[in-house]
Amino acid sequence: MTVIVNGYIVNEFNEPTRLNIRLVDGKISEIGAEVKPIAGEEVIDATDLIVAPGFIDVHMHLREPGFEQKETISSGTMAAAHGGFTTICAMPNTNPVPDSAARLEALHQLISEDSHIRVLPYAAITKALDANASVEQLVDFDELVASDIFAFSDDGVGVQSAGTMYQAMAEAARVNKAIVAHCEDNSLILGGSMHDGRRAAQLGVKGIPSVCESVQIARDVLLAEATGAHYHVCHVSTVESVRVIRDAKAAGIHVTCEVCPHHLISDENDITANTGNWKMNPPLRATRDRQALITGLMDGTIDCISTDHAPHCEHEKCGKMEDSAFGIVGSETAFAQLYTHFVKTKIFTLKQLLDWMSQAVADTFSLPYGTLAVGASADIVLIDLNKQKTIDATAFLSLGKNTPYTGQTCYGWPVRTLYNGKTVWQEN
Ligand SMILES: NC(=O)N[C@@H](CC(=O)O)C(=O)O
Ligand SMILES: [Zn+2]
Ligand SMILES: [Zn+2]
Repeated sequence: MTVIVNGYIVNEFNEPTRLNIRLVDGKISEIGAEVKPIAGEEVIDATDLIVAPGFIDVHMHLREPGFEQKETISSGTMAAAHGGFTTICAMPNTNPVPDSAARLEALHQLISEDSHIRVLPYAAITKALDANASVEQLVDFDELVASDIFAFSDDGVGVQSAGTMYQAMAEAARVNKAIVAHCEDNSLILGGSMHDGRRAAQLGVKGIPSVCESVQIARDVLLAEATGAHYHVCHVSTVESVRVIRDAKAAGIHVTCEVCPHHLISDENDITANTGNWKMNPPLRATRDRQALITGLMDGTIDCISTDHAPHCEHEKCGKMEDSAFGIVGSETAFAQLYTHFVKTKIFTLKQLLDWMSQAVADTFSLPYGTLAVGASADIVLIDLNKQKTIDATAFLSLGKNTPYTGQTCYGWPVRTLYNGKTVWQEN
């Protein structure tokens, strides 16, 4: 048994309330000011700390199997725990791709051996993540849904054919799982490495227009309407995408979406130079796009926050954007960056930010996590809102050091993460 004492829980009115929490057998058993330590019990002193539900990240790249030089299940889940996450969903762009029951079984085995927190794997939509897949190349939805998967995604590539996506959504609706879509029309990438805007013009880098993302979302919300599928959009980045999703929600279509920290805190104007660590997909877009993402989150068009933690090796990110891989790491800095940019500045409340990283994620996908309710899994993060630290990629637990944010000073750092009632990471 463990009891967490003297910490502050942020209630529904955004008021920090001092409450103690008892954890028994990996679950929250009691919560309240009257809960007092019992002789022999482990006592965690959370004086001056916020006690919050462990964060949930529905968009993380663990890279194993196949790309263990970039990240492993062990290193990636330690990085997530360092960032306060206790549940993460692993994207399927690995080698092999999890596109059959046998591969899912092998993946679950690796996860059970190596992960430090809860890992819910995605299954692919198309065999071998083939952007140009025909209907015949869709995975076997019945077989995979029996393999304990989180949802279906081809993250890394967009499903190019409307017919293939239509059939995929019909199948996903039938087996009652979400389609989680990376939206990118390959005929609109135009060889670009960053957003097609003023900064790309200044740097002389080819641009990816916003319609590359938004036209596919517009197509897909209509397919979701036609099939009744739960359609979730990955890493929304443009003002038009937000508008299409807002309209689709108003029309009663079951569409949800996520936004990543980097698209909320940065835009093309923050790109200091043509260097690989500023390259990610979708790219940092214009200021008006970033503002639309903030508005969309606040008005409920955007449901939750995910990191799209995408580790790469140094040699894949050290050149110019044109020569580098897409993607940046994010698990270890997400909360502190968002807290510093949006809560300290009073744009978001602390309660909103915590929710968008836990309860709202759980609600979007009907997961039983992300709450401090009695009976819930004891997944908890302790956060020191006053702790000030400068981002230093060399201190990351992730094997990926590819962040453009080294040197930024942030407040609000997780100091201890408990998963199933056990401490999995602690600031020393
Ligand atoms: N976001 C990225 O820029 N890269 C991701 C793929 C993806 O999320 O689309 C990756 O796997 O590296
Ligand atoms: Zn993606
Ligand atoms: Zn991704």
